[in-house]
Amino acid sequence: MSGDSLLDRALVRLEEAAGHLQIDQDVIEKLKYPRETTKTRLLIRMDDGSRKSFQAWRCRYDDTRGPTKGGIRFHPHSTMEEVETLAFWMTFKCAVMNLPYGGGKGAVQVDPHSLSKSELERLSRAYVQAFASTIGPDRDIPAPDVYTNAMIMGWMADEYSQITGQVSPAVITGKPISLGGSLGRNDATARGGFYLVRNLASELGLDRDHTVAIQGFGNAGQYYARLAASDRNTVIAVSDSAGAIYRPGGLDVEALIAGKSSGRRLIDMAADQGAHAIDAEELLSVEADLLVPAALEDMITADNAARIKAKVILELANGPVTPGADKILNDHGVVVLPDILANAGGVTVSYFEWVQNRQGFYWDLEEIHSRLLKIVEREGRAVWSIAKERGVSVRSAAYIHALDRLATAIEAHGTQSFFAG
Ligand SMILES: NC(=O)C1=CN([C@@H]2O[C@H](COP(=O)(O)OP(=O)(O)OC[C@H]3O[C@@H](n4cnc5c(N)ncnc54)[C@H](O)[C@@H]3O)[C@@H](O)[C@H]2O)C=CC1
Ligand SMILES: O=C(O)CCC(=O)C(=O)O
Repeated sequence: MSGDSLLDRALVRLEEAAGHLQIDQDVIEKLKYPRETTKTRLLIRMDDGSRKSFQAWRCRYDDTRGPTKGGIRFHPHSTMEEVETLAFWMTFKCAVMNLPYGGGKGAVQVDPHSLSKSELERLSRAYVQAFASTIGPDRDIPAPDVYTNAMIMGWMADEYSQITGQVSPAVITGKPISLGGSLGRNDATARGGFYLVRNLASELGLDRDHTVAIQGFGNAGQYYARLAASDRNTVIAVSDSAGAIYRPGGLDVEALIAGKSSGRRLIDMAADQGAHAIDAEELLSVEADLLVPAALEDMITADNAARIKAKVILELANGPVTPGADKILNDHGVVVLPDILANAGGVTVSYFEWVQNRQGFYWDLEEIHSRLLKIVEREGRAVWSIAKERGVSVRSAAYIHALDRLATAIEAHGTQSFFAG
C-alpha cells in the first residue's frame, strides 16, 4: 500500500494476511475498496430557532457475507475516511466471528455534548431520514458506537418505523429493551473481551489476580472494569477524555462508574479514590499486566509503544494500535489481542438482537451469555491455533481466519458479479 492514511494502514493487514493464503487477486482487489459510501449534510433546527448543519456518512463496505453491520459514531473529529476504515474493520470482525454479515459504519461530525436532548433527538432522526434507503433489516443494520447509545438507537428505530409505516425493530440493534433491544447488549463488547482473556489466560501468562489499566471509560471501558474487578483482577489505572488516574493498590470501580454517570470526570474523583491524577499518555506505561485501550484509534504508535510494560493488550477500541507500533510490541514480546476479535462481543450480541427481533421470541440473559461464550471461545481458539501453527501474531491470525471466510464467500458469488468486462 502506498499512502499512510488510516485506511491505507488498515489495508496493510489485508495484504499481510493475503500473503499467507492462496487467494485470487480479484478477491483482494474487491476488499480494497468500499462498496458504497453515502455522504450528506443534516440540517436541524436548534432550540433557539437557529439552523445548523452537520456532515454525516454511512458506508457499506462489503456485503458478500450478508447485510452490512456496524455502529454510528457521533464525534467532532469523524471523517469519511475514518468511517470507511471502521466499516472495513467491521467486514473482517463479522467474518472472524462467522456472523452472517458484511461490514458497515456511519458517523456524524458533531460534539453531541454541545447539544440539548431535543437537538440530539432531531439530529438522530435526521440521520435516519437521510439514510432511510441505505439502511434496512436485510441491507444495512446500524448500532451504537462512540458517543451514541441505546436512547439514540431507540429514536432512530422509531424514525425508521414512521418512514416505512411498519414496526421494524431489526433495522437497528443496541435499542432499549422496551423497544426490542436484547438483554446483555449493554456490556457485550467488554464481556466478549473478558471471555477471550479468561479463556486464553494461561497461554497469555495472566494470573487470576492480574492488574489492569484501561484507556477510555465509556461503554466498553466501564463494563470491562466492572467484569475484571468482579473476577478478582485489580484495576489500577483508568482514563477518559479529560485525563487519567492511577492507584497501584487498585481503584474502586463501582464508585468511578457511579461518579461518571452523574457527570463527573475521572480526574475529579482522584482524591476520593486516594489515586494520583496522571498524564493521559502515562496510563499506557503504568506497571499493569493487561492494558485495555477502549477509546479511539491510533493511541498506541511507534512513538510510545516501546514504553508499554503490559504483557498483553486487549483492543476493545477499534484500531488503537498502528502497524508501526505492532512491530515494536511484537519485538518486545507483548501479545496484542486484536480489535476484530477482542471487541467483537458487541456485534455478536447485536446479531442475537437481530435474530430475536426477526423471530419475535426473546432469550433470557443466561442464554445470551452462554451463546456469546461459545462463539468467543470457538473463534478465539481457532485464531490462537492459526497464530501458533503459522508462527504469526494474533492479529495476523485473525485476519487470515477472516479472509479465508471472505474469500470463500466472494468466490462462491462468482467474481464476474463484481468485475465488469
Ligand atoms: N459500544 C460498542 O458496542 C463498541 C465499541 N467499540 C469501540 O470501543 C471504543 C469505545 O467505544 P464506546 O465505549 O462505545 O464509546 P463511549 O462513547 O461509550 O466512550 C468513549 C470513552 O472514551 C473516552 N475518550 C475519548 N477520547 C479519549 C482519549 N483521547 N483518551 C482517553 N479516553 C478518551 C471518553 O471520555 C469516553 O469515556 C471505540 O473505539 C469503539 O469503536 C467496539 C466495538 C463495539
Ligand atoms: O453492534 C454492532 O452492530 C456494531 C458495533 C460496532 O460498531 C463495532 O463493533 O465496532
